[in-house]
Amino acid sequence: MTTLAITGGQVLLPDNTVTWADVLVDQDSGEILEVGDDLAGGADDTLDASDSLVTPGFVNGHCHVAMTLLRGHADDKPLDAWLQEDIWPVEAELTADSIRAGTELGVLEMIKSGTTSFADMYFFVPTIADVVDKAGLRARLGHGVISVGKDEDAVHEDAQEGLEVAAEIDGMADGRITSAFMPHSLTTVDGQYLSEYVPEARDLGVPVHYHANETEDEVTPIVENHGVRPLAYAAEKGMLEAEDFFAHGVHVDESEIGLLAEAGTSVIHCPASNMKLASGMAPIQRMLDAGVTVGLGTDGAASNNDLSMLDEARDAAMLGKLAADDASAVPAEAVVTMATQGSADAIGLDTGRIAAGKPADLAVIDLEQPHLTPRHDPVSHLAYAAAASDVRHTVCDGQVLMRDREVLTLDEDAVLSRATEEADALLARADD
Ligand SMILES: CSC[C@H]1O[C@@H](n2cnc3c(O)ncnc32)[C@H](O)[C@@H]1O
Ligand SMILES: [Zn+2]
Repeated sequence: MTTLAITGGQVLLPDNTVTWADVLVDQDSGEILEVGDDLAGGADDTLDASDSLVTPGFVNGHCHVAMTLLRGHADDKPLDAWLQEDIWPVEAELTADSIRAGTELGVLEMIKSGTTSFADMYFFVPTIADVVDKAGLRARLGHGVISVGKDEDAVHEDAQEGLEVAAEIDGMADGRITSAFMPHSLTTVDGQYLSEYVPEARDLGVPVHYHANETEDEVTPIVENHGVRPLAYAAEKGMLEAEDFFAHGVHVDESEIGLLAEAGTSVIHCPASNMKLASGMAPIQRMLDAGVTVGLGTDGAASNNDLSMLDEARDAAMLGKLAADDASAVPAEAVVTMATQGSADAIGLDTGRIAAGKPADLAVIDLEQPHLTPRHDPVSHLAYAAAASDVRHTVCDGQVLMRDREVLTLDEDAVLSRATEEADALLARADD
């Protein structure tokens, strides 16, 4: 057995208490062996965690990772105009090379900000899977299916690709990659296709992931055309199972929160994207009170504009208080839970908790910083004050992906220059 000991730090436990302990990892199985005192002796490798907090690796529950190429391309517009005028015309010019470069850039940013797993909906998914495999991360990936603007044959082809890709990549990278069927949203995929293909996803045994209740403009047509609110419509289409998860859930009423709690379907809250696109404020405290599983996601880098889960946690706490008009709503513990266990549970991973037998997906945060001094409450610091650049080490599946801020699985300079080159070429093609 090859072991790794993370030593001398404080450790964030699943109940959000913090204890001084070492963490011993079996690098062959990728699991945590023990959390306890003096575990360094005899370990094959060590990571220093003195003056640091060992946390579960963050779990980004909803992303479009290759959209890093579009970061800063189209800011300051609402969702519909942003997608139709700026994003979709450029995405029509994406190639496998641009996806590879954008994904490398995104996963580099994730590793540097302590994220060890994510869920992603996009195009050229086998290429994304290959990058995730090489970078050493864990991910649930799917091909985004859209029917608007397509003829019937093209939609069937798109949905088939969604199913085939899900079957092809599930279990890749020694199980670090899993999949889902990912219809884009309840308004951009016509109901006839949802009725046809969601049961096929069930037969395949993969969850369904989609965008829902993001803007008021998305709710109205569903109510007008189907006579029910979007999540009742999702239930009719078989998309509200316990393993399913959707992004946003901004405009949900009490009846829909009740449906979610009953069904066990999870919501991925994306506060930065919701603020930037002025989509609205999700009633997160009400969902938590009802027992809904809530995770956190960054959404793509073009609507955020970064992939830091520490930023997202802070945004979630701030926006949650404003939405509830209550400073005690969505407290520090809640957003730390959402960024770790909540997202992991939502996207169907066994990560997000530091305990013996759990996957060794970890981040080590340097607390020896002016903005993290004094250390009254490490959980408060995680939620409100820590930044991506405070992450010292990142470990996924027992492997060290970043040691003392040096990423070991990617060539950082090469990734930045390839991404710049591919982003410029992509925008030039779209301009032609
Ligand atoms: C079909 S692949 C995914 C698709 O989703 C687009 N997208 C990015 N951010 C959002 C968002 O907040 N709501 C809806 N759709 C979004 C992305 O650009 C891809 O086209
Ligand atoms: Zn999205």
